[in-house]
Amino acid sequence: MSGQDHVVIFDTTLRDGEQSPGASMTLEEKLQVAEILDDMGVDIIEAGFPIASNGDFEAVCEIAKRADKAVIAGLARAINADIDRAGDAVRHARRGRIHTFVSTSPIHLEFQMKKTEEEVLEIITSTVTRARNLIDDVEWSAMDATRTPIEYLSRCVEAAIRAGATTINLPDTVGYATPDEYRAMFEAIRNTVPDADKAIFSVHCHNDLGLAVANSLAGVAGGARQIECTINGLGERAGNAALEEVVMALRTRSDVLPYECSVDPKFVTRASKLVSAVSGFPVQYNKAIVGKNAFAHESGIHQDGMLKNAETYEIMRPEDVGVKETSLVMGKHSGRHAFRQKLEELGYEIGDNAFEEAFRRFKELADRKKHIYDEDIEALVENEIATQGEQIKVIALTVIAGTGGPQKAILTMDVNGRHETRECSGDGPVDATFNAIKEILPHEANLSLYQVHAVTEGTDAQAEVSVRLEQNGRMATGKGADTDTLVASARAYVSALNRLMARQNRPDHHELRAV
Ligand SMILES: CC(=O)SCCNC(=O)CCNC(=O)[C@H](O)C(C)(C)COP(=O)(O)OP(=O)(O)OC[C@H]1O[C@@H](n2cnc3c(N)ncnc32)[C@H](O)[C@@H]1OP(=O)(O)O
Ligand SMILES: CC(C)C(=O)C(=O)O
Repeated sequence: MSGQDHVVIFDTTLRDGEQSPGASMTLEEKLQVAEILDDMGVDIIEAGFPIASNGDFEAVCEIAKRADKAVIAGLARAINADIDRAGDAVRHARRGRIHTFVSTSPIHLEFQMKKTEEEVLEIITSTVTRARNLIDDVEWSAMDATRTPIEYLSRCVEAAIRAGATTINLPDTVGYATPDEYRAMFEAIRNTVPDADKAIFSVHCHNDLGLAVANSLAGVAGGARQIECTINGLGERAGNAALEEVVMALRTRSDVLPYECSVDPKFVTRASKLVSAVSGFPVQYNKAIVGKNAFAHESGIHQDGMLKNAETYEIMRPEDVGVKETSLVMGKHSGRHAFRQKLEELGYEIGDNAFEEAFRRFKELADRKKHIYDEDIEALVENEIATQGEQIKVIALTVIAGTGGPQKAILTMDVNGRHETRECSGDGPVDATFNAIKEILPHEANLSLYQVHAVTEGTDAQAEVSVRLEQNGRMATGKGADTDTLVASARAYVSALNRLMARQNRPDHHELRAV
């Protein structure tokens, strides 16, 4: 222990998280989630709302039986039957908790509960007492606390503590509070309620305004020492405070947040993937800590910084949250430093001119293609290496294709420094393209192989085309890669032709020359 104040992490993925429309989980799935929560060191797992259904009751019982370390909590309204059912479920745990709640705000009292303030105060006393008669660990929550007048909220908290509540949760049920307000609420309650120090105060924040984590930390600054949160921020409406964000904020900014918690953050990425899989809720790419892009860098300036010192652009180490490594994603914003590093990783050593040309073509490709994979770069560099020093090059190609016919190709090539353009038709766009090459560079070689394969997946994948030409017993194969199959085809053909010419231009062969 660090000597810093301990903040209890209370995970409610299996209760509030499961309340997200469409996120309900099977018993087996809940057991898997509970297992990882227990392994990662979450202090309390709210395993469900036992009165809600037999399935929920069973899940809470089963999780209670299996949990090794965590306290297992079951939720209950301020209704005797709910409390008894929750008590029945959590009694299977090594350490169980009944979490009972009632509304306190004027709007909830008038419309939802249809009760007066005095009636609710009596309900708090009787239900908390009932729960305490079943179990020692009782949490009481004031639903909609942040829209409750502070004087009345104090009376409610006082009643709950007097009846034996050991944890007092003051939720921002509708995600309405700002951090300053939320902190002030805790300070006010803790300063005015007699025996406030007999209970642990807890935050439970919803993310309707995107403030759930900020509010949770503000509540801790106001004296709360339990944070209720969920993996991936799953939860009712816009969700709850995300556990992984809370834990990493405490850890990364311990200079200004002097608290410790017992969660091992190395588990959060695995937990996030599991919860995403079982809930069917994908994690947004830019989600803090566990999003696909949380440790990925695409822009050249950042990649350059990362290569020089990771702390230039990363405040956490990916391995601390169970991510293998930072990824430098190659894309249109990447620069030469990252491109050179990528080539090294892929095992290429190329000269400065070839590097510049490969980098130019990479940028060109990245302008056209959303994702640049290693295979794309390999195809591009292989092509660059293979075509180095070639005398004949494809400069531009326009093809008119489709059902209307005839298919036409307008091709410009550089032939020994001279630009030549021809327009040809053909039996399909590839034929038209090859005919244009033949017009610019008449030759007798036969096409003996034409093969296309996609370098990667997706409709914007690069096509890699192989062309083999044969003339007078000599053979040459050329390759071309491009997101446009016809451009790749022209490049492959021209590359094969260059090679055939090189072979035939040796002293004993004069059949084929650039004219
Ligand atoms: C902020 C939160 O996340 S609170 C938790 C929300 N989670 C859920 O509701 C999920 C599980 N819920 C359920 O399965 C069902 O709502 C049940 C089983 C709990 C109750 O079902 P039903 O008895 O059919 O009631 P229904 O859900 O339609 O209405 C809720 C009732 O509970 C009352 N109620 C709501 N909160 C509380 C409370 N904390 N204490 C006492 N009564 C409450 C409402 O006033 C309403 O009572 P009424 O029937 O007298 O008008
Ligand atoms: C039951 C309580 C804690 C709740 O989920 C809320 O107020 O959001």
